[in-house]
Amino acid sequence: MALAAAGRVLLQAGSRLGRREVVDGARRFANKRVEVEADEAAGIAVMKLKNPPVNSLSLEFLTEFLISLEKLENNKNFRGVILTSERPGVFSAGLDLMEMYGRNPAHYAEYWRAVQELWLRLYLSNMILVCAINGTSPAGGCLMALTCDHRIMADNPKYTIGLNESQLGIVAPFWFKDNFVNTVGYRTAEHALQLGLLFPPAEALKLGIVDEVVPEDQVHSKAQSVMAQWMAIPDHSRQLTKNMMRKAMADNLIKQREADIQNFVSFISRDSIQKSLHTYLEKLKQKKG
Ligand SMILES: CCCCCCCCCC/C=C/CC(=O)SCCNC(=O)CCNC(=O)[C@H](O)C(C)(C)COP(=O)(O)OP(=O)(O)OC[C@H]1O[C@@H](n2cnc3c(N)ncnc32)[C@H](O)[C@@H]1OP(=O)(O)O
Repeated sequence: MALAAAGRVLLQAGSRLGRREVVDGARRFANKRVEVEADEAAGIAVMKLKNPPVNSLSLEFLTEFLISLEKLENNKNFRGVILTSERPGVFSAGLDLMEMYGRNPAHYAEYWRAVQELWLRLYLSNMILVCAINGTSPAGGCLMALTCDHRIMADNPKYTIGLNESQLGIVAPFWFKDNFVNTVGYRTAEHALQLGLLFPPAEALKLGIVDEVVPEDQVHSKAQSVMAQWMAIPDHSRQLTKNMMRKAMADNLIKQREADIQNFVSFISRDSIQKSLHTYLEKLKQKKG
């Protein structure tokens, strides 16, 4: 119920944005920040993140992404989604720092609800989610990948993935942490989260953050072949199994969703946290100069 209500709010927000859908022969639809190549006959869609320059998860991006995902969820012909970046090199730079810096509490609350919604929708999706990680994927970008059923990363040592929040002076919330612990195990998570480590593909593979590392030009073909394997499993048994594995963790967030929003708002509003974000943003700018 809570999920459905939040979804409606996002859909309303989406229509307020007034984006015109572009339909190309019923096989492709796009809003400004997400491109969907939908092969209805095959039951597979490729969702490309397209929020330049670095696919940060801004409120507008989250809204558009959730609307696109809901369209696919509502069409029973779609059984699988491949998530990838339209801009190879960066899968996603994670949460948009500008949504968490210098805004007011109401904005922080609205933003955090949308971040929660993204995680819940992806984590509990009945569809098969395969992540084709064709670039760097820190923090919220890594979290998106962690919600998927299978992760394939491009073998480029320049790319990294992980939860680096502590390096920014912020803390990965409990549900980021739980998702990570369930993927890599407690000790690895404890170590990596405290240090805010980002891992190149080979290390990410060793730790189980990703399931496969393949040459960069094969990420998409690999994602398609993995998808074909998963599609061969009957939906009902796969979905019931997925739900059995994931429901408890998602319920844990659902039951304390409002408290989690309040925690986020009071944490992110602190002067000391705003100062840390300011310093980090300055560092990102200086890197350029
Ligand atoms: C106990 C209490 C518990 C309370 C719970 C509270 C919990 C709070 C937790 C909040 C969780 C946050 C999770 C996150 O996702 S935080 C975001 C983490 N992301 C990063 O650290 C990535 C930062 N970016 C980079 O490292 C690089 O940009 C890149 C992704 C490696 C790409 O490098 P590239 O050289 O291609 O590009 P630039 O660095 O030049 O960036 C281009 C412009 O984009 C801006 N940028 C980059 N990342 C972000 C971002 N995440 N949000 C907003 N904007 C971003 C960058 O500043 C450049 O802008 P400019 O052109 O205007 O200078």
